[in-house]
Amino acid sequence: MSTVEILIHRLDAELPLPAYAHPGDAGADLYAAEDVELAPGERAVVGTGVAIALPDGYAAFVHPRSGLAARHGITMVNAPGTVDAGYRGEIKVTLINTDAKEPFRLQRGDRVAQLVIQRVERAAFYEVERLPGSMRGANGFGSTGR
Ligand SMILES: O=c1ccn([C@H]2C[C@H](O)[C@@H](COP(=O)(O)OP(=O)(O)OP(=O)(O)O)O2)c(=O)[nH]1
Ligand SMILES: [Mg+2]
Repeated sequence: MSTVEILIHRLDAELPLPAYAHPGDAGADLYAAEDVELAPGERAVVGTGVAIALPDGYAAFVHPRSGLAARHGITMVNAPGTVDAGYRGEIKVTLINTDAKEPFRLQRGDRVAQLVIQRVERAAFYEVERLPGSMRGANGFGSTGR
């Protein structure tokens, strides 16, 4: 797997830098900068204590962690969150507790989400009167059945 060097600034010196749990992992875990308690159905924007400067042609995507999702129903409202190359603010996570009954308590220092760094293309949009045909056409939204 190739690596790209990314400048990172810690807004919270006590939190670890984002880290990959295993070699080959796509997502580097992000740490929660604050304690949060989420009632069932409640959401919150949680800081991660880090800001980055991505090279041009890259974006970072904030993804939920499957363990929090499977065990506690914790996911992200806007998953995956998009971090633009020009963004210099703190990376934040929009958590939501989808569990019907159980509140969830997140503690400062817990791994709250994961950051996936990807190359991205910029599009030049060419407006046309008619798009080229395709096998799928306009079918979608379950058109192939269950
Ligand atoms: O999960 C996320 C999503 C976004 N961001 C930051 C980085 C991103 O570059 C910026 C703007 O995000 P986005 O473009 O998704 O939000 P918007 O509602 O379109 O805001 P804006 O008008 O500032 O672009 O917010 C995060 O920290 N976490
Ligand atoms: Mg935007």
